[in-house]
Amino acid sequence: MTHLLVAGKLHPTGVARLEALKAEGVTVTYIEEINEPSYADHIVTADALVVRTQPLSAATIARAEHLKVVSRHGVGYDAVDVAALNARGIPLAIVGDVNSVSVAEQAMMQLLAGAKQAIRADHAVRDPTKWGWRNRLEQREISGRNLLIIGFGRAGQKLARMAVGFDMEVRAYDPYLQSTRWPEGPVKPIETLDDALAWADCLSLHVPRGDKPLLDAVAFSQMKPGMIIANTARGGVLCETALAAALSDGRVHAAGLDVFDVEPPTGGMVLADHDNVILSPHIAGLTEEASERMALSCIDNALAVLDGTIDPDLLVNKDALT
Ligand SMILES: NC(=O)C1=CN([C@@H]2O[C@H](COP(=O)(O)OP(=O)(O)OC[C@H]3O[C@@H](n4cnc5c(N)ncnc54)[C@H](O)[C@@H]3O)[C@@H](O)[C@H]2O)C=CC1
Ligand SMILES: O=C(O)C(=O)COP(=O)(O)O
Repeated sequence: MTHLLVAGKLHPTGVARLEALKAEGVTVTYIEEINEPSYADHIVTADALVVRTQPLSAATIARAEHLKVVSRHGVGYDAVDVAALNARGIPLAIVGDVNSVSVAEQAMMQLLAGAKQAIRADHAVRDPTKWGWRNRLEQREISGRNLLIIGFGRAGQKLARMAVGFDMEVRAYDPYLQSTRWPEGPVKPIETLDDALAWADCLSLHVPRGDKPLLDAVAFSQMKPGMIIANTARGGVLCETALAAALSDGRVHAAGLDVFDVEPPTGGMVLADHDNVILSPHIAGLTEEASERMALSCIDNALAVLDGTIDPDLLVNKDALT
């Protein structure tokens, strides 16, 4: 009998799907509040594992003797030890294009909040002594400004369409997107990150997390003064310390961050004191609509790998299937 282990909270529609699977004879273990040790016991007998963004280490994978598929509730998989899965020939599935609209909307909100100084404006009403800030907020229009999208995949392309609608000038930096797959439309590529940073008034990050920050102290020094930054990608994509310094010296006018180097961020988070930064707890992809789609998709993908009907484009490590 198939054992499906779901490690992390799902939308109620996904939970209902799990109940239906149980009725069909699938053994389902659903662990809502997850930390790695608590599910490690169940993983020993699991055939399929659904994970949120918690780490999935080589040590845990080694205990999963029967594991035939890992299915991500989401698209980023930096927390999964893919090399350990590859060594065992275990496919890793992602949900594909089901949360990118939500992410792009969150990025658009961050850019607008930065331009309009939303947090300071909010403070200026909640604290009556600050009402006079209304004449000093340095808020701006985004219309006509240059928006650089770093990473022109699902979310980056959705944001581009929204930003064009706001009359922004949009260009994208994505050296890994083949020119034959570059989408038709007004958004042209910028070949180097140096040129891109010198051109942009605003930027939004939509890349996977790499080994080191793409936006480090050098990158911040290449930006025009007054930059607005949106990050819904992953915390490690930008250096938080360098961002804090750039906010203090005015090179960066405002920022929006949904993701952090360490999650949850520690009490001493360097950005906590900046009221020109809008923060959210890694929720860009967690709207009601996207949560429902992700819950169904990650369950479907796990089962589709087991019965051999998975769309190969949803596999991070296609070779694992062969
Ligand atoms: N905050 C949240 O709730 C969510 C965060 N994410 C994050 O956003 C990232 C992007 O998501 P999608 O657009 O769906 O992924 P995607 O895979 O469709 O697009 C990523 C793009 O980044 C490009 N890229 C990779 N490395 C790059 C680099 N060093 N410089 C420039 N471009 C680079 C790739 O060629 C690709 O076109 C995910 O990897 C994930 O980490 C995704 C969904 C929800
Ligand atoms: O899609 C992603 O990469 C996300 O960050 C969302 O993942 P989660 O819903 O937390 O498993």
